Parts: sequence; structure tokens; C-alpha cells
Amino acid sequence: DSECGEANEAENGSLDAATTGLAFQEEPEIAQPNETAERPFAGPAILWGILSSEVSPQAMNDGSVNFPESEVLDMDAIVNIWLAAGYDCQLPLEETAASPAVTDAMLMDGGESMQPYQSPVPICPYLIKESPGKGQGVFAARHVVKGERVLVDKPFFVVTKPYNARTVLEEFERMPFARRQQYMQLHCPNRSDNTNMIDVMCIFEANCFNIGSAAAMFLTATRFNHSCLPNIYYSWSEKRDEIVLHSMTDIPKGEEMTICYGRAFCTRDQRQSELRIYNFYCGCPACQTETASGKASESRRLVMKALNDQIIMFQSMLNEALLVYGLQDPLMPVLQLIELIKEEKLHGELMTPYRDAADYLRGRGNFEEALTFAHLELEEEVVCLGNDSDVVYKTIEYIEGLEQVFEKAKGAEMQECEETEELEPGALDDRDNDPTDSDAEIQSPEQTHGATAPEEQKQKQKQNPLQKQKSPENPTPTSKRSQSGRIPKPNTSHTAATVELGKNPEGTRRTNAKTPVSTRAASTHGPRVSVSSARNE
Ligand SMILES: C[S@@+](CC[C@H](N)C(=O)[O-])C[C@H]1O[C@@H](n2cnc3c(N)ncnc32)[C@H](O)[C@@H]1O
Repeated sequence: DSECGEANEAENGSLDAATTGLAFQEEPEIAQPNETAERPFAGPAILWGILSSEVSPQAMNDGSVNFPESEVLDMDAIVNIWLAAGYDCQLPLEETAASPAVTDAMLMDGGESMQPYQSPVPICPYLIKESPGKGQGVFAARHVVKGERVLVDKPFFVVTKPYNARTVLEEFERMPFARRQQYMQLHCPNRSDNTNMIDVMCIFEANCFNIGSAAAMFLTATRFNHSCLPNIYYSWSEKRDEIVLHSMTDIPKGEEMTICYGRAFCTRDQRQSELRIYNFYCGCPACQTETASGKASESRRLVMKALNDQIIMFQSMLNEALLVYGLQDPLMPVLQLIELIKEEKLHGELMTPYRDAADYLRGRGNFEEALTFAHLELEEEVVCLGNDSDVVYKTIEYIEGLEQVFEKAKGAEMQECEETEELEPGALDDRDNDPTDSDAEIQSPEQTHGATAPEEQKQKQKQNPLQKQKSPENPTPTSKRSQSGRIPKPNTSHTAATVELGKNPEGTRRTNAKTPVSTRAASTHGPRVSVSSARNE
């Protein structure tokens, strides 16, 4: 039996050739594992121990095994041995160490000191077992800390999109027999007794992940069940050709680890309808709308959806259009969305609005607050994607860019202050009292977009020669308090800011694409994968 423990009901190899037009070649049985192999050790060490009998159990146990560079293991052999031996991660496990974090060093050298990800506890954090009413599921085999890399999985079956039954079956047919066996052992919500072709498609639909231009299946990642309040974030690394799963919160030993198959910013009915293709009804706390907490979640998500739509609309509008229509400050829905996401504990959804806030503030010339949000984004990314992620590198670059413009702006302001002081001693004091200079003051939308009409702005500048129009090209530091020259520490209580739509340095990242791929993060932190029917894309 395989790790899933699920009987392979279908008769492998008997795919109906007459129906599919595909020949189905029998291949030799998979290799049996070493009967004498013990199983007191975890993960790769077990496999390496099986394949290399010279390693002492003690060395494997205390982590002193050095896997020789020359020993490149054949992944197929590993998987077959692993599965045939029935190994999983049900091991005596220790409690845990600290969560990975963004270090000052990482920020100081622009990411050069970033190391390959290392698990705080070198013991497999999960086990796969029956999850009542859901088939198999993945559970915490020990206490898992926030930000741990729970799993890295390579696809074993990939079909280019758009796919159809024929292309899926053709790819299926190309796989070696042992792989087809593994495929057939994956979860099939409606397994038929004799029509394997239908089972192949049913398994595909229930288990495939969108990975950019393709849909892919994984042996272990597919075992994660869904929750609308997930504790695991998954991302697809194009470069490394693997799916990476991280814990978004601390997960106590024994708790199920879940991912979100669909969109987060929508109502229960919308979510349930999107999940229909997986043939189950989600009973997570957010879907139990008859309870008080379910009701609260439902109202939050309704507002989140509205805010998200509003942000998408703002991002597609030009500054001028916002001014003409006198629409509200576009930062406000972003800040509200951030607060609701935090209340709802949808941690994986924070990265995009944090960047949105940073972009808006940067566009406004408020670099200090932009930096604060960029740091918050970075922290979330390290938790959800790992400190070796390309996205993290890019965010560090973004922060560096922001720091540079911030420094430049401070230099310009200092120079201007000096010049003005020479001309008009005492002008600085006036400036400090000038109400138009407060970056921490909230202004109403009318104040932002109405009262600061070009004529009036000119007038203000006349009155106050120190105040420049805030724009990325002609930036003005936010206040004298922000001139410490240090990277501001993240501060979540943001009340600031009059902003205008800034130029998003990475282009428009929000999409309204009809896809179950969650929210707008797709192109920011993506390609974001989703267990979903790739045909929807
Ligand atoms: C990708 S698989 C997940 C692993 C699967 N449970 C297994 O046994 O391998 C998706 C299937 O798991 C089941 N499932 C996932 N999340 C569920 C949930 N929250 N409640 C009930 N069933 C769920 C559904 O049958 C769905 O089609």
C-alpha cells in the first residue's frame, strides 16, 4: 500500500484502450524495499540510509550525516522505496525551535547574506493519515512554528494548459507504469469501478494545482485538504520547479494542516460554489455561518470583497479620473482591507495590500511610511515563502530603492532648509507650525483631491516656500521626525496619509481574472498556484 493507505480500487493498467485509443503498456513491478531496513529515522535520512548501508543509525539520528555530493539519488527510486516501504513521518518528535525571521543583516546587504532555507527542526513536520469525512489529510507530526517550510514537492505529472481529457490521458499514458499506479492511488472523489479513463480525469480534477502555464500533480502536496481559514501557504517556484508549503501560524502537534483551494475574499456561498468541482462541502469555522464567529467572518469577507473590488477599480483609474470624480483616498480601502485580513487571520493575504500601501505612499512621496509597509510585506513573505524566495529578494530590492529615494529626498530637504535659513532666518519655525505640512494628519478625500486643486496648491506653495509638491520625481521628506537615516521599524498602527495614486513600479498587479487562484496576489507573489480546475483559467 502507498503512503495514502487508500486501497487502489481501480485496476491499474486496464485503462480502456478501445475508448481512449491509447495503448497501455505493462511494466515491471516496482522494486521491493530492503526487508531489514529499520525505520527509526526521519525523512531523507531514511531514504539515504536505505540506499547507503554504510551510514550508522547514530549518524542519521544526530544529524551528522553528510550527504555526499557525488551521491545523486534517483528520485524515482526514492519515491518507490519510500512508498513501498510504507514510510511516512510518524516518528517520535521533539518540540520546536525558533521561527525563521528577516535579520538586520539580510536587509543591510540587500539579501547577500541570505542562506538556503534550513528547517529549525530537521524532522519531518507532517504525517499523512485519515481525516474524518475528508479522506486522507496532512497533520502536524510535532509542534510546527510559524514560517516553517513544511514541504517541498516536485510535480510528477504535468499537463500544459489549456488541457482536455485527451491531453491529460496522453500524458498519463506516457508515465511509467509505477507512476501510473501512484497516480491511481490519489484521491478520487467519485471512483468508478471499471472505467479507469474517467477515474484518471476525476483524480486529475480533484488533485491538480495551477502552476502558471500548466496544471500539475504532486504526490504529497495533493494530500492537503482545504480550509477557508488555512494554516499553510503554498507557492510555486518556477525557477526550482517545485511547490513550497509554509506554515502561516504556529500549528500544535496533531492539528490538521490545510491550504485554501480558492479565493478568500468572497462569501460562503461563492466559496462553496467554487469548491463544487472538488465534490465536497466545506465545514470550516468560516463556513459555519449559523455560529457567531461564522457570521462575523461572513460580514468581514463581504466587506473585504467590496474593498478588494474598489482597490482594483482605483488601480485601473488615472489620477486625473480620481480627481474629477472626487473619489476617496485610494489608500483607505487598502488600510481597511489590511485590518480585516488581520481580524480574519488570513495571513497569506496580507502581502499584496502591504505592497499596495507601500506603492501608494511612495507615489505620494511619503517614503518613510512606504518603507514601513514594505517591511511588513517582507516579513509576511519570509513567513509564507521562505527567506530564499525570489519574491523576497525582489522585495529587498524594492526596499533598497525606497531607501535610496528617501535618502535623496532628505538630502534635498536639508539643502533647501539651509538655503532658506540663509535667506529668511526663522522660516523653519514657521514651517513646523504650518498645518499643511503634517504627513501624519488624515485629510478627507475632499481635502486630498478637491481642496488641493492646482491653483490652491500653487497658492500654498507661495505662502510656504518650503513645501514642494510631493511626487516621486520631486520628493519631499515627510517630516523632520523622519530624518534619522535609519530604516523605520514596522508599525502597524497607520493613520497617516493623504495619498494620490502613485506609479506602481511593477505595473498593475491586481487582476480581476476569473480564476480560483486566490485574490490579487497572483502576479506579485506568484505564479501563485491553486488547487483548482485549471480549465477555469
Ligand atoms: C487534493 S485532495 C485532498 C486530499 C484528499 N483528502 C486525499 O485523501 O488525498 C481534494 C479532495 O479532498 C477532499 N477534501 C478536501 N478538503 C476537504 C474538506 N474541507 N472537507 C471535506 N473534504 C475535503 C475532497 O474530496 C477533495 O476532492
